[in-house]
Amino acid sequence: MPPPQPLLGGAAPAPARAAPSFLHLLLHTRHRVPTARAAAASSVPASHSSHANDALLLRRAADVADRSAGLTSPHPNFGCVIARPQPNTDSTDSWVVGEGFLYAQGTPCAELLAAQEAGEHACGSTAYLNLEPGDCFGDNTAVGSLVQAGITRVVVGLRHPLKHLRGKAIQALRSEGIQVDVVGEDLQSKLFEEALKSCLTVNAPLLYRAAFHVPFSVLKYAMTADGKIAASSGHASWISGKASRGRVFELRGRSDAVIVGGNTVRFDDPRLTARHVKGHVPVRIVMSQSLNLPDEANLWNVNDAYTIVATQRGARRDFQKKLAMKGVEVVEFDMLNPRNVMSYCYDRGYLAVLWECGGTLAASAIAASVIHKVYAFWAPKIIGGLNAPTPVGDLGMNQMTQAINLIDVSYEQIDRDMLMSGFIEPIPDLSPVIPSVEEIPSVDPEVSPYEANIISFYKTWDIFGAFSNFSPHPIHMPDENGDYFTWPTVEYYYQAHKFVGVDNPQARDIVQEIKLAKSPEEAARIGRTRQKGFPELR
Ligand SMILES: NC(=O)C1=CN([C@@H]2O[C@H](COP(=O)(O)OP(=O)(O)OC[C@H]3O[C@@H](n4cnc5c(N)ncnc54)[C@H](OP(=O)(O)O)[C@@H]3O)[C@@H](O)[C@H]2O)C=CC1
Ligand SMILES: Nc1c(N[C@@H]2O[C@H](COP(=O)(O)O)[C@@H](O)[C@H]2O)[nH]c(=O)[nH]c1=O
Repeated sequence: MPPPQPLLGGAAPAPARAAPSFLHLLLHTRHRVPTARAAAASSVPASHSSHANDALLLRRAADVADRSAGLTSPHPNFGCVIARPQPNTDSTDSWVVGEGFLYAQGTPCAELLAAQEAGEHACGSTAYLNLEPGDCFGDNTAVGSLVQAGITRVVVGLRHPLKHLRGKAIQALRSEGIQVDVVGEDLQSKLFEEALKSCLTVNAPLLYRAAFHVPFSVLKYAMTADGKIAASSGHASWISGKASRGRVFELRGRSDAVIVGGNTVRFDDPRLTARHVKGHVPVRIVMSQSLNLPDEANLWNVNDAYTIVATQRGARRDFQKKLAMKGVEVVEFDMLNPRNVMSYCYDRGYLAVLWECGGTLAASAIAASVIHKVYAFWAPKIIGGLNAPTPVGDLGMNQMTQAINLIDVSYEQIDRDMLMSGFIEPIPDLSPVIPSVEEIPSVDPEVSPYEANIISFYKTWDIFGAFSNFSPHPIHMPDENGDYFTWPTVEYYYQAHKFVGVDNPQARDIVQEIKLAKSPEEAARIGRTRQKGFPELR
């Protein structure tokens, strides 16, 4: 166990912005009526420094949770920080004795990892959680780990966004005699604004998906100092520097899919992989109405990553067949547009989508209101060119007063480039998905926060379908030989394991068949039909 690290004390810096933000909207709609618990808590005023300390540690839990981004999808990003007062001092600053984040689906939860790292120091300490734990495996490990470790207080940033889990872990902890303070309910102070914002941001894709039934969409582009994304010829490599492009790999690694338009394929022949970073590789999606795409392209190499071409129904069927022969999935739409493609991505269970298209498709996506956040890399270069492409094509606006505002803007220098990121206004009010206890009946009359309702998410297009076995998220789990294998979805793993350990040579062949199935639905079909031939499996 490493020696405890000192945590920098003092109040968190005041937020450097004036406009009402994402967070303000949330706070103002979410906590209109103070809860009974909050009223009781506020009668015993906590000191400014203890609030500042809590806020700082909660923010740290969100930062720790961020390390699981791209690895846990479609599960939330969870982080846990365990801290206690510094020994033998009067200081109000805390010592961090353990930290953990959910590394991937099926691995030990953040709370268990943090408690293990803290060891005996966990006893009597406070645990900071960016999000109320869920209970994916029905074994209550998160709550159990904190209880067993002797944690006496838990600070929670957000209640769980999913109805059937909301409030469950909080109640379980309280019933074990642990003091649980939920930000905005038991802890109300301006000092928590930045911490709560971090907790929201680290799970923005899940919150958006649960609230609006669309994947969280980010538009990213690299432009010159004179606002061009390519030369007039269409040549664009490279505008931003190496370090910025490394950040793009990171953004890809956090996304379930990366989208480009037909022209970007024709001009750039991109790969759209998350190179240089380990972990999740997103699906590549090309939107092309004409399907007038090259016969050979990097995106058609599906050994790098899976590729889907979204096109207009009936477009170049001969070319569709060629793509299918290469392993590229072609999906026909009656009306190919960003909104329909986003509904489709939602149905496939995607949480986060990165748009890396040119200005033509970017304008369509913005006009269709499917973009939620923008990442603009700005490089100190001038290329000129009256017709050189710009990041966003025509939006039909002719007055600057019509401009779309970015809010909650951040600026970061990356080597010689500048990265500006911000949310597109209006930021939706997320309160319906994360209401406080008193608000729950008005949002969802049939659900009490302390009663688990059974929810159904069999297919990826069902509500909460991102959690289904069919959701296109691979898992790394043992195969029939006990070797770790990447199963394309949980359904593959589940069906194959019906036959693992069955004393019949045919069973091994069926496992191979399931591994090679083209879709989770096919894996399910094979598993269900073939099990009928095995009396012991019926
Ligand atoms: N610096 C940067 O960050 C980037 C630069 N670029 C550069 O941008 C240039 C290409 O820009 P651009 O032409 O805008 O490319 P896009 O990526 O926006 O591609 C436009 C194409 O998308 C397809 N599309 C499908 N549905 C729609 C829809 N509803 N609305 C609009 N388009 C749709 C069409 O393909 P089809 O014609 O096949 O039917 C259309 O021609 C290149 O020079 C490239 O190098 C591109 C990406 C990022
Ligand atoms: N030119 C340009 C970008 N262009 C984007 O990156 C894609 C190429 O990705 P890949 O083939 O994986 O390297 C390209 O098609 C376009 O979407 N991105 C940037 O960060 N900086 C740049 O200067």
